[in-house]
Formats: sequence, structure tokens, C-alpha cells
Amino acid sequence: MKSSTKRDSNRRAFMDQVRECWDNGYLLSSKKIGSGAFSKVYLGYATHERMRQNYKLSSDLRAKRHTMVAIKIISTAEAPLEYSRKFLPREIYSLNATYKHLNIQLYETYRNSQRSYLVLELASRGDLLEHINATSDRRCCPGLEEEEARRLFRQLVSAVAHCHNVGIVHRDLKCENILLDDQGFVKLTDFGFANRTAVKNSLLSTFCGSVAYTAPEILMSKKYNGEQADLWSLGVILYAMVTGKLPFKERQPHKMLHLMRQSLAFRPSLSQECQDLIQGLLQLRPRARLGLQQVASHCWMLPASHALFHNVLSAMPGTEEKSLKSDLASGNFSHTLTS
Ligand SMILES: Nc1ncnc2c1ncn2[C@@H]1O[C@H](COP(=O)(O)OP(=O)(O)OP(=O)(O)O)[C@@H](O)[C@H]1O
Repeated sequence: MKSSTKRDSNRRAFMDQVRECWDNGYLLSSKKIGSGAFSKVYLGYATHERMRQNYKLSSDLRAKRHTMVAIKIISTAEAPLEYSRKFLPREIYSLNATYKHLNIQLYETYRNSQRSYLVLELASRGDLLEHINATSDRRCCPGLEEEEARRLFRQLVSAVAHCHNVGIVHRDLKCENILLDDQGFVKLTDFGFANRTAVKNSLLSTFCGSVAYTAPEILMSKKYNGEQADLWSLGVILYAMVTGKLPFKERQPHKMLHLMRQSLAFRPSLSQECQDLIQGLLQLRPRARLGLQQVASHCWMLPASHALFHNVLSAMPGTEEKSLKSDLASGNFSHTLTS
């Protein structure tokens, strides 16, 4: 197609999208904020009329004091059938099943024979990878400070725990799929590979995600537990956050597996607790990996003041220590701190 003809046809398609959004209560701006394999994501605005009709949208946007949303447009007419029939419905199902969490928000969807539209909470600060790179440049030191990494990782763990609790495994956890909103809160996105785990501990067999974040059992084409595979990816993400690089980087799975069997290198200034948590997640044997509850109550995950307290507790013997530790793990800090 000649370039002027292609431009005209793109312009016509965009005008159709503007009209379709308007018919559904959104003003589509021409500002493209991202694109995927079969999708484009634009900045949009919810109309007051739409906000009157959609409680989820209006209560969230009122709290944010703006009307901006991200509108993901998938050209279903152009995407492969498998994407439209399998991955897109999974993404919509997973977002709907998980929306009641602070870190994941799908406001609504609409579609016609040509396109599907996903109206999402706007995450205006880009993705975690960009954030790590920008912060590393600013600090002239690779990675985020541990305190910031902890704050973000806690939110991520909470979002993934929410997914697992409602029977969803993400299967494509990576820095590029973790977005940040204008207040720096984590928004988990891209549920295209997510799957339902109808039966607890049931095994999956499809290869999903990006090799650098993929668990060894998947690289070995074994049947795998989706929750345990997500935990491996969390280990890779935490490593990337605090070191500014990926722990294993090879294109070919067999070379990746070789790397995974070597011991991990950490910069000496990284706290022992953080190294311990990463090692606990990056265990080759899926069953040896820390579970989400263990991750959430790991001493590195506690705010600095609680971590100090935790260290004191570790030095205490007997049942008193046990009960105080269990309070800490369950988040019952007020009791432990005042007792
Ligand atoms: N809610 C959002 N707020 C801001 N930007 C977003 C939002 N959702 C997606 N984006 C941007 O659009 C890009 C593509 O979105 P997304 O990853 O959901 O699409 P995809 O089609 O699933 O991508 P891929 O082909 O990489 O799997 C993201 O990398 C991000 O930059």
C-alpha cells in the first residue's frame, strides 16, 4: 500500500475509534501511550454522562480528581483468531475477576465486529523497567534503593496474592507488565497469558511469558504449577529491582538453564535479608520456593522499624518469641509494638 493511502486508511480507522469511544461515553485522545502485539493504548477521558452510569468508574475517578483513563484498543479483525478467541477473553476474564484490588483496575469493556475496547485505570508513570533504568541513571548506581524496591515489591506481592486467591495465575510477570500510576502505585497489567487454576495445585503445560522471567520447570517443558512459576518470576523481578539487571540472560532455554544452576551474584552492599528473599524465590525446585505467605512475612518485607524489631525477636527464645513472631507475620503490629 502506498504511504499516503495507508495514512488515509489509518486516519479513517482512528476516526472510527473516536466515534465508537464517544458512543460508549469516552473521549479518545490522539495521545498513544503504548502498544502491544495486537493493540494500541490511548489516553482517553470519561464523560460525565458515563461516570453517572458506571459506579466503579465514577468512584475511582472522583477519588483521583481527574477523568483520564487508558483505552486499550484491540483490532480483533486483524489479530489472529487464537488471540481473539483465547487470549483476549482470558485477559478480560482475569481483569474482571481481579479488579477489586487496588493494584489492578479494569473499568469496563465494549466491542464490535472489528475491535475490542478495554477501559483501564491510567498508569501514567510508565512501566517498572523504565523506572528502574531512569532511577539507575539518576543515582549513577544500578537498581532502586532497597526501601523503594520494598515498597513496590510489597504491592506487587499483594496483587499477585490477590490473583492467586481468586484462582488466577498471571504467567507473564515481568517488569514491563508492572505499571506505575501518578502516585507511584503499582498496577499489574497484561493478563493475556493468565489462566484459571480451577483445581488447586493443578498443573499447566503451555509455555508462556518471556524467557528471562520464566521458571526452569517451564523451560524444561515439564508440567508446572502456575503459582510456583509466578513465584520464580517474582524473584527475577526483585533481583532486577535491586540490581538493575536480570539474573539470567540468555536467548536459548538450555543456556538459561545452565545459568540458573550457577550461584547468583549480588553486589556486596545488598542486604543479606534481600539476598535471602531472592534466593528463596529463585529455587530450581518449584516446591522448595517460598510461598506467597512466606514472602509477605519475610523479614526484608517489613518496614525498617519492624525489621529491626524482627531481628531482636530472632534473638529471643521460647514461646513468647513464637507468639510475637506470629503477630508480626499476620501484620498485628500494634499489639507487638506496644507489648
Ligand atoms: N493502564 C495503562 N496505563 C498506561 N499505559 C498502559 C496501560 N495499559 C497498557 N499501557 C501501555 O501499553 C503497552 C501495551 O499494553 P499491554 O502490555 O497491555 O498490551 P499487550 O497487547 O498485551 O502487549 P504485548 O503484546 O506486549 O503482550 C504497555 O506496555 C504500556 O506501556
